[in-house]
Amino acid sequence: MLQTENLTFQYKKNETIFSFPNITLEKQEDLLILGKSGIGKTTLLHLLAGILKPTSGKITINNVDINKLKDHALDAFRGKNIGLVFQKKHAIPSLNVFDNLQARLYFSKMSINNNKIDLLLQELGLSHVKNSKINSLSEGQLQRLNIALSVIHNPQIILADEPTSSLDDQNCKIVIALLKKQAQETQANLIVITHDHRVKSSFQNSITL
Ligand SMILES: Nc1ncnc2c1ncn2[C@@H]1O[C@H](COP(=O)(O)OP(=O)(O)OP(=O)(O)O)[C@@H](O)[C@H]1O
Repeated sequence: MLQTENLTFQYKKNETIFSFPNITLEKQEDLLILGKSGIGKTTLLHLLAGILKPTSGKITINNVDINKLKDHALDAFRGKNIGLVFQKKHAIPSLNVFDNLQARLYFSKMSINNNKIDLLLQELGLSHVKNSKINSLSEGQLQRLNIALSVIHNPQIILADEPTSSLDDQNCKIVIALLKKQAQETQANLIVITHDHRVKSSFQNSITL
């Protein structure tokens, strides 16, 4: 469960103060965040992930006030409970696809389950590149690997920033279906930022900033 109250954020003094609507998501509820470019959608996602600290207001995830956690505890909380699907690359370039997923489980202090990794790679159409190095993957394959890396540890909150932006129609469907399936299986909240019209019909709840 996720709740925000009176959240504001300012990057620097004398710059824009972003003020966000309150969000309450019960277990397994999903949310689409819409709004024009520059309005603060990614900023909100970074606040929810604990990457940025709010200027004022409160974020509660599974009854934990995340901004009361010390840095180390927040890192551990994020590693265990949050899956981030961001546009920047997540993967470790010196490892192949499969080993990246093993490393992700290791860093989340989860038991390494090779069958789960294989199943996820299969669902995302990445089985044939499981032994490939990261720099040999296409943009679309990298995007799907980012998603695999974000959900392999069964996070309670999945935060996705434009997860389908570089995907063709078929892979767009696969990715949204996979994110929703993952969220359903683990009763997680799925929060997605998108400009992609193909995605909107898959979500019941949305807010426009
Ligand atoms: N690290 C930063 N320091 C200062 N300003 C920033 C920083 N990151 C973002 N901003 C500014 O904050 C505003 C909101 O950025 P944000 O990325 O949250 O918008 P967005 O709604 O996600 O936009 P888009 O849809 O284009 O990705 C922008 O004007 C941006 O330039």
